[in-house]
Amino acid sequence: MSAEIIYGRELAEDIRERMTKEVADLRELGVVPGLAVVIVGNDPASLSYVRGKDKASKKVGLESNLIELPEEVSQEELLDLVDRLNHDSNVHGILVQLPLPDHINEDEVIEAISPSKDVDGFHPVSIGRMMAGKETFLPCTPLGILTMFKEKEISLEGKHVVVLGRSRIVGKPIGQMLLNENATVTYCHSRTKNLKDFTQNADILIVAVGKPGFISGDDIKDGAVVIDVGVNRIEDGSLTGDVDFESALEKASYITPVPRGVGPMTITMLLHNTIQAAKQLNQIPQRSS
Ligand SMILES: NC(=O)C1=CN([C@@H]2O[C@H](COP(=O)(O)OP(=O)(O)OC[C@H]3O[C@@H](n4cnc5c(N)ncnc54)[C@H](OP(=O)(O)O)[C@@H]3O)[C@@H](O)[C@H]2O)C=CC1
Ligand SMILES: Nc1nc(=O)c2c([nH]1)NC[C@@H]1CN(c3ccc(C(=O)N[C@@H](CCC(=O)O)C(=O)O)cc3)C=[N+]21
Repeated sequence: MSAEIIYGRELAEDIRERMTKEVADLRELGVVPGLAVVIVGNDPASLSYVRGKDKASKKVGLESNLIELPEEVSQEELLDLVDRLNHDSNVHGILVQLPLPDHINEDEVIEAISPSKDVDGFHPVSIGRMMAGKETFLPCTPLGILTMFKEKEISLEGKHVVVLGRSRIVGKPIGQMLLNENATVTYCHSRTKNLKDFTQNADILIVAVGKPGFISGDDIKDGAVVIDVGVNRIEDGSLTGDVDFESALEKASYITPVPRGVGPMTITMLLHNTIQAAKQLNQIPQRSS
């Protein structure tokens, strides 16, 4: 068997095309959805991601403001900036790129963001609402994965989902969101023993570890759905996921590639959340689609 490849990038392009029209309609009403992306320091990978977000935002007609701060910025300065963005009526979404330098208290910065502008869905209020299954901003990578499942009509109810990784950005929220969809969820992490026993029993395997080739065909069950979240730059300068694509392709029923898989969906969901935030802050009714 050879898996069907889920090209997130193609789905992302379709969704962004619809968004472009929606943003044009909002602009007619005098509402220009605005996103502020804050990056501290000059890590090349992080800079490349935030530039990708900035470019994609502008392409669908959002007003995107990329704020680059030096590595040495103080906690106070960063909190002051967040406060200014919270009060700026042209800004509807605020994203502070993670990780932040060691001298910055990441939790304090995230908690300073107004929940009404929390387009990353990392604020404790957003997380609490997500856990309760209430409407809220959902974290972009998990929301992108969920959107791929819906598009491919991959059913989640009663499925055994195994999540590798428990980060704030990916692992923890995707597990909770799939639990909300009635999946049976197992979390694995660096202290998990006998990892293969879990991965080989997964109907759906979500890999967000950050290690190239961490999972191969031997680790998965025949017909499993494999979602590769990892984005790793290797020596030759190319990008690769956490899954050995060729061997997994032979056993899986569906698989996402890297690049052009989950990554472009993440960015698209950020744009989606920003448009929703702009509508909510301007009391414009939500569309059903
Ligand atoms: N495509 C996209 O849109 C996105 C891609 N990414 C990519 O996803 C990958 C993961 O990033 P992120 O979610 O931020 O995770 P982190 O890098 O913050 O954490 C990695 C997770 O993997 C776990 N882990 C590490 N080693 C092992 C092991 N040997 N066995 C089992 N689990 C292990 C860690 O466990 P422990 O908690 O015990 O340390 C941790 O929970 C990266 O490659 C990143 O670039 C990230 C965000 C979005
Ligand atoms: N507050 C915060 N929110 C985030 O959402 C966040 C973050 N911090 N820190 C870092 C991670 C990483 N992340 C990616 C998003 C898109 C791609 C992406 O689009 N990747 C393309 C390739 C891009 C390229 O070619 O460089 C792809 O996979 O096809 C990758 C990684 C978001 N993150």
